[in-house]
Amino acid sequence: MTQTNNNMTVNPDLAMERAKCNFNVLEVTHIFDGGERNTLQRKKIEDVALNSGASKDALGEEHMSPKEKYENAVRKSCIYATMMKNELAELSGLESFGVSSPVIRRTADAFFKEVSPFLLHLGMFVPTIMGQCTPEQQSYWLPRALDMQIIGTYAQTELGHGTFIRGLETTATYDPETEEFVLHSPTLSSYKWWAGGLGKTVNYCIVVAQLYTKGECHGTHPFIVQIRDEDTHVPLPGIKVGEIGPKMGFNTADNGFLGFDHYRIPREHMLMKNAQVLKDGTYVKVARHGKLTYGTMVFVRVVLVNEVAFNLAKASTIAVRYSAIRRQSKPKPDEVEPQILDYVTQQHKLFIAIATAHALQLCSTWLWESFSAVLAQMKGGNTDTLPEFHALSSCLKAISTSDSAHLIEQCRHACGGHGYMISSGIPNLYNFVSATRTYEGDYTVLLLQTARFLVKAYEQAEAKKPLTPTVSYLAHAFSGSRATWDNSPDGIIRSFQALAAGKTAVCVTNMRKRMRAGLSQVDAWEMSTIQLVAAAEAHCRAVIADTYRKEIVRLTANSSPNVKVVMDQLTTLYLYYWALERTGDLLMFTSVSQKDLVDLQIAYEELLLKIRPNAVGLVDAFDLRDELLHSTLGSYDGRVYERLMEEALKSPMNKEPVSDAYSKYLRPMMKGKL
Ligand SMILES: CCCCC/C=C\C/C=C\C/C=C\C/C=C\C/C=C/C(=O)SCCNC(=O)CCNC(=O)[C@H](O)C(C)(C)COP(=O)(O)OP(=O)(O)OC[C@H]1O[C@@H](n2cnc3c(N)ncnc32)[C@H](O)[C@@H]1OP(=O)(O)O
Ligand SMILES: Cc1cc2nc3c(=O)[nH]c(=O)nc-3n(C[C@H](O)[C@H](O)[C@H](O)COP(=O)(O)OP(=O)(O)OC[C@H]3O[C@@H](n4cnc5c(N)ncnc54)[C@H](O)[C@@H]3O)c2cc1C
Repeated sequence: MTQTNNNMTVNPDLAMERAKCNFNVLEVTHIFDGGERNTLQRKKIEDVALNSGASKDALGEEHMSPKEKYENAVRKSCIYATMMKNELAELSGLESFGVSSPVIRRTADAFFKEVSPFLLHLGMFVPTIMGQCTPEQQSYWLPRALDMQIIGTYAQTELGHGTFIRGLETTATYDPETEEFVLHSPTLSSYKWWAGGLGKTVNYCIVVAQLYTKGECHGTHPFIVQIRDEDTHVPLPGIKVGEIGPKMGFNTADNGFLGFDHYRIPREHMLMKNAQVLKDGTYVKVARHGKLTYGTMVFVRVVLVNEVAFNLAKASTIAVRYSAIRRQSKPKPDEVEPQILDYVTQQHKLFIAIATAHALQLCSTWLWESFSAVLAQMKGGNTDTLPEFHALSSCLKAISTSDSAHLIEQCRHACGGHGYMISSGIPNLYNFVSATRTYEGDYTVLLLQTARFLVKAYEQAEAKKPLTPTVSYLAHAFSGSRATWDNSPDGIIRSFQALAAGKTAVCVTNMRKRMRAGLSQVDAWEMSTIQLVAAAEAHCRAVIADTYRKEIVRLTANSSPNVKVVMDQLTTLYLYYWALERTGDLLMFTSVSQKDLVDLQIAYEELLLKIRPNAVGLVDAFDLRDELLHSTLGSYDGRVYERLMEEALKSPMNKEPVSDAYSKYLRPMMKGKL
């Protein structure tokens, strides 16, 4: 058991599940924490941050008005930020994602059922200062930002444009007379829209605007802009700022709008690491790659893979624990009602969620390491690996967020009616994760970026030129025969690669055909985009499957035999699941037969039964404290019905025996006096 409380009464079904788990849960926790040392350190951080009870609300957040919710989130953000500066600062020296260490992130989730209004400060404002400022600018802004003397956000998207960054309309025009930039919002559609924390919380923001100097437009560039008085917090003259209103989720993030009326900022407030404007207005390009100003987005895309893996781990913990205590129906009249976890369809819904959380967690660590390597090369002036990394981070961001949102919703389905309760914790997880599919680059748009790279790589393979590592499999696309099906894990991964290669080949062939028929290159590309998205998706699935398998083999090399077995079962389940989801594609691009697929389905079903006894152990190994789950259905002790009733009784609707609505409306209507 990874979480113990001597006085805890545990639901007998959950206790039974834990007793029959045949592997060492703690060993698996260590694998996903990156080693025992990290687990111990994480637990220390969680103890410091959570044991005081500061994360708890007197009244459930869901019963508060929007204004109360926001103020409560600011209150807790300030407590949390102070903890980060003091108690947590020394403890968080883990192998980390910079300021957004996943350990700090997961602890913060105990404080916020939705999100902190400081999310963008730590998630994008600080990273932009770190990534886009010159050393001098950094030494001025970073200490103030890290110390929370100023709070910022990242305002790029406008009412009229989010995806197409080159189409942004906000202008920053250099005035050499005063050595200032004049920020202006020329149209309604040029108003900044969406930035988290902008509505009421921040006093600074990164603004992405079209840079004009000496009458010439040099495209979008980032600026650091003060928008509120540092003392009174009143918006400064020339600034129009506010909150954008209720959303599906993110309701404690005070997403905002922002317009400028010829608002002046000093020249030094342009972030000048990648490009500069000299005092006389001369524009100087510093960076060797034109897209380095998109760096913060790339950083957040990498971080998001980890974010969604964590949230999927939460949803699967809730749904598996609930499925262990929930009994329903009587397929065998002489026996007691089974735990719903015994239904094979339920296992089919849930075990893929556990395996996907593992796969994405391991891919996120691998992606982070690749990102660090790319950054190190770029420091030395080499940007050669950036295109491949952009293609990789784009598709992993798209597929991880989309799969996680889908599987979190599947976890909700698996919890029946109770999963629909806010108190189950699942709706908030879904609302948060479904937004990740859109922000920081929409799903389709990012997959099309990967497709651009795939098509170019395919053409290189065709010309027998060398290929970069993640697309090296394309070299086999020209053998002329279909890939040989083989149901071993490596064989299935090779088949996934054959699918990606085959789909890319179909796209290239169709585009060429269309161009021969007279379409322009742009139109031929556009007509092929459904298939290009599918090719990029297939490529990404091959990458995830390959990385997951390789990482598990590596990480369990010295594990105990039963841990090796259960980890192998889950990776195999992941491969079988996706092979069975893509039978049509496999029939098109590999030698798989109908019999092979029927056999694979049976092997998949048998695998579900093998994993079943260890299901609760597997989610316990995520080691998510109750404070992080915020769930009546998923708590460690399994006291589901008691918690549901306790929460219901907290509803303000239950405060009065008779609602005012009775005397105001119901009674008059029922007595015919309305
Ligand atoms: C209290 C404690 C809290 C702790 C918190 C800590 C951490 C939290 C962690 C995470 C959460 C953080 C924040 C979460 C909340 C919400 C934030 C949301 C923020 C946002 O959404 S910000 C706005 C994001 N916007 C986008 O992503 C826009 C998407 N669009 C684009 O990226 C691009 O415009 C485009 C679609 C890729 C196209 O760009 P464009 O300039 O038009 O280029 P093209 O002409 O299409 O391509 C030219 C060429 O360039 C290549 N390219 C494009 N982008 C890149 C890149 N980024 N890097 C490298 N190369 C790039 C492209 O592939 C083309 O190459 P070719 O060779 O094919 O020509
Ligand atoms: C919760 C949340 C928080 C956010 N926070 C921030 C923030 O802090 N700062 C910030 O700057 N922004 C933020 N955003 C904005 C976010 O980055 C954008 O909404 C996102 O990038 C998508 O852009 P869009 O809204 O313009 O969608 P659109 O591009 O208008 O997309 C609409 C549809 O058009 C399709 N489409 C668009 N272009 C193409 C194309 N070229 N080819 C094929 N299909 C296409 C898309 O696939 C989609 O189906 C946030 C958004 C949300 C939802």
